[in-house]
Amino acid sequence: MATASQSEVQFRFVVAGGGIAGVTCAQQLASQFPSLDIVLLTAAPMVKTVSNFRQVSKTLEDFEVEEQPSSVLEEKYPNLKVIQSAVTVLHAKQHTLLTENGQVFHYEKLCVCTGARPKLIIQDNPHVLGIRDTDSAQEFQKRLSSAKRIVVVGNGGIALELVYEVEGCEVIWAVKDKAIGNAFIDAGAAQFIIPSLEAEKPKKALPCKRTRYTTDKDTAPNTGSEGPGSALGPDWHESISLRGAEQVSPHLIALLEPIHSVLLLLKIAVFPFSTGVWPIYAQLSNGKTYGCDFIVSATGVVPNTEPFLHGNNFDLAEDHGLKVDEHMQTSEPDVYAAGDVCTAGWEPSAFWQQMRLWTQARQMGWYAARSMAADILGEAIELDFCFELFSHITKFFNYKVVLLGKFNAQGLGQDHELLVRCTKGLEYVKVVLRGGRMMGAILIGETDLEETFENLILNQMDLSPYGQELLNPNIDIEDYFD
Ligand SMILES: Cc1cc2nc3c(=O)[nH]c(=O)nc-3n(C[C@H](O)[C@H](O)[C@H](O)COP(=O)(O)OP(=O)(O)OC[C@H]3O[C@@H](n4cnc5c(N)ncnc54)[C@H](O)[C@@H]3O)c2cc1C
Ligand SMILES: NC(=O)C1=CN([C@@H]2O[C@H](COP(=O)(O)OP(=O)(O)OC[C@H]3O[C@@H](n4cnc5c(N)ncnc54)[C@H](OP(=O)(O)O)[C@@H]3O)[C@@H](O)[C@H]2O)C=CC1
Repeated sequence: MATASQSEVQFRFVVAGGGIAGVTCAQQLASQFPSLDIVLLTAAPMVKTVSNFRQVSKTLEDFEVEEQPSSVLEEKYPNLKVIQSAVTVLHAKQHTLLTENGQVFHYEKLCVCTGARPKLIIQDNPHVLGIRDTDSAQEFQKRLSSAKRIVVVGNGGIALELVYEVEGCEVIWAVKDKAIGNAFIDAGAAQFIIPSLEAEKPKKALPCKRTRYTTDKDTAPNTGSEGPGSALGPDWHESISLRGAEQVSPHLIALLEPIHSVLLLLKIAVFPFSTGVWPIYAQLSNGKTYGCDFIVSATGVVPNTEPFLHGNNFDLAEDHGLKVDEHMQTSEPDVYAAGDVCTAGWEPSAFWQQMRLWTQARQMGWYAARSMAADILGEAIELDFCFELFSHITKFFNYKVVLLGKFNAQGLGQDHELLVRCTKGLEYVKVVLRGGRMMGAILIGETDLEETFENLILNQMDLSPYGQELLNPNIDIEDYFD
């Protein structure tokens, strides 16, 4: 590091954002260049670290995530300096960044990993909440504890988790699609998991290979002003109580809750000022108006790009993400981006699509660091293998869910056929085929099929001779294709 002036410091590598993408990128750079100082600028006092990483199969990953004070990272990587101060301005041409505390950083290579924030249906309304980081989850928990009815809008990951996890409170679930969970599963899978909403929840979670999330907020240094934190992730709700105000005796709770209603939503109009007994009312396209304590807007995310745009020339994607090429490079020289803030702008493999997920944030952060290093060292680098096949392991309604490739026949139009095997309450297996070759799959329950199906998608074997037998439960498909 060389000091250029009293308040301007110079680094070869600067990473902005202390979530999974930024931390992974900074760690990789710090390991690869032990003699260089790497700086990680972040808005929040806590950073996200990956631990116990395990490559389950060629593309499926398993790891734990911890939210920790930045000092933990600095102890592990002596050449990594974490500075808690949000980036406020970027001058890409001059290769300089300005942070909230007035410091100017000159970089040779920058990686922007500033994540995303909830895309709320209504901005700046105290009764419309988004859930993103530890603080917003705690605010949600606090408000829920005295709530009798909430409206959840959206049909993706957060909504799927909330309608299942919330207890002691009536939940009106407003979706604009014909089936629940459209961002992750199909209508058949939705039918399969819906009975779990009414069923009594198991006391103990089903065993499931997936990412664990822990937070250690109590150990965070108290720095006063806290910027936006990193996104929550798997199991974020397990460490907090998601119980509403109806704290009655257990058998009464069973009778009262959860009265989950799924409504088709084409339009939502919210009356910002209460005229009745509820603080807010949501008018849905079924013509009915529902009063509630608050609305959770679980309606996707918007990339956090603002501090970087003014005065620069970034190509932005339709979803407002920083467009990156196959080296995670943006349209501004020497500026890379990874994780939720970016949008993949390269021609993707036939079995991969971007979804703003924890696993992709880690993969992109790691690969961006590799690309930055390759550029400095004058080496060639090819798109990493992890971008060959989309794979995601998660849990919905307490079922293990594995999504592979074009699991919802994304982009295949009519040119595909589906094979489905379903055993009520046990498993749901759907395979997407095109021209007899596997393009994607949804596996719900303990199917143990993920590795075999991953191979069948990657090797594009002609499966037409097997027809329906492919999903015959009496055939040990794993042995068959190994
Ligand atoms: C409730 C919830 C549940 C989820 N569950 C899952 C799941 O089960 N599985 C899964 O794969 N994914 C899940 N996700 C998605 C996953 O958490 C995100 O895709 C992932 O964490 C994105 O990582 P990131 O590093 O790109 O961004 P973030 O984690 O958002 O980190 C961004 C970082 O940038 C910092 N920052 C912001 N602005 C600035 C600035 N101007 N200057 C400096 N720093 C800045 C922030 O402080 C933060 O540290 C979930 C998300 C939510 C909200
Ligand atoms: N287990 C997991 O893997 C989890 C992952 N996540 C991730 O966290 C992030 C945030 O989650 P979430 O907010 O649920 O986002 P998602 O992108 O998962 O889902 C957003 C949902 O909201 C719908 N929607 C968007 N705009 C509106 C609107 N105006 N009115 C009604 N519905 C609307 C979308 O429908 P349409 O697509 O038709 O626009 C979609 O169904 C995502 O990146 C998600 O992938 C979150 C929780 C769990």
